[in-house]
Amino acid sequence: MSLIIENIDFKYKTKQILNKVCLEVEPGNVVSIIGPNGSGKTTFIKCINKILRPQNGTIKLGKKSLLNMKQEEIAKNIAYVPQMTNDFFSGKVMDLIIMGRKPYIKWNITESDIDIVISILEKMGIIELADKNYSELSGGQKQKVLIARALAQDTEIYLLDEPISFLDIKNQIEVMKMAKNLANQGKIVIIVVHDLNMAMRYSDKILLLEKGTVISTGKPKEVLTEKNIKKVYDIDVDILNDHIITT
Ligand SMILES: Nc1ncnc2c1ncn2[C@@H]1O[C@H](COP(=O)(O)OP(=O)(O)OP(=O)(O)O)[C@@H](O)[C@H]1O
Repeated sequence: MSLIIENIDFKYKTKQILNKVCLEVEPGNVVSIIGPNGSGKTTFIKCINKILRPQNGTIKLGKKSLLNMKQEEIAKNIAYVPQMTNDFFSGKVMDLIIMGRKPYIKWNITESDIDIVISILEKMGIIELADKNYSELSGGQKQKVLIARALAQDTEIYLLDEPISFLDIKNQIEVMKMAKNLANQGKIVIIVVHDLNMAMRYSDKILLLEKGTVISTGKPKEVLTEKNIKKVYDIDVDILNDHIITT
């Protein structure tokens, strides 16, 4: 199912944050949302998930209006990894990830739910964290656990808000490859990233925001130009063999 977002406006009280933001994503694509701090990336992701309700605009998942869906239906279609903030969960990692299965659990957690979670933890190389307290993990471990919870949700769309910000370089690459892998299975993955080189390398499409307005959207090479980077970030760069080098 394609995701078609048209003319999203969002304001907090009187402060306009997003202005007519549009984005079209086909299944099988990784889209990176980039832009300076405060440009509206998280706000946009939260609108896609209906955590925030835009004042104007439409979001369509296939033929259905996402803004008319109930949260339970949205949770079956969209998994969301929030930007890491303060600890919000004091239980065990296993219990947190099982929560990702919530849209599917009718009465009780089944063996199959537990098997799904264990297999995700094994694939992500974090099975040893299952019995640990979430609040006692490192930032990077927490980030991987939140991604595992999203995978447990088994949805068509994944919204990842800065999923690699606390990860070492090996884990950063693993998460970006995992995003690509999900896309190869026909999913839609939308990622907020600050690392422009990661965005260049792993995205099929990039949306560049500045002050809530789309400056450019398209293939990585079309969006990440020296001119656009200068305009939005006010830095000089050279782009050599698809690598952005600050000068
Ligand atoms: N709850 C809120 N109430 C009022 N203003 C808010 C609220 N949350 C965010 N904002 C404002 O909305 C603007 C966009 O914030 P947002 O978090 O979407 O930006 P961002 O691009 O994700 O930033 P960053 O890269 O720093 O994470 C900022 O000016 C921010 O101060």
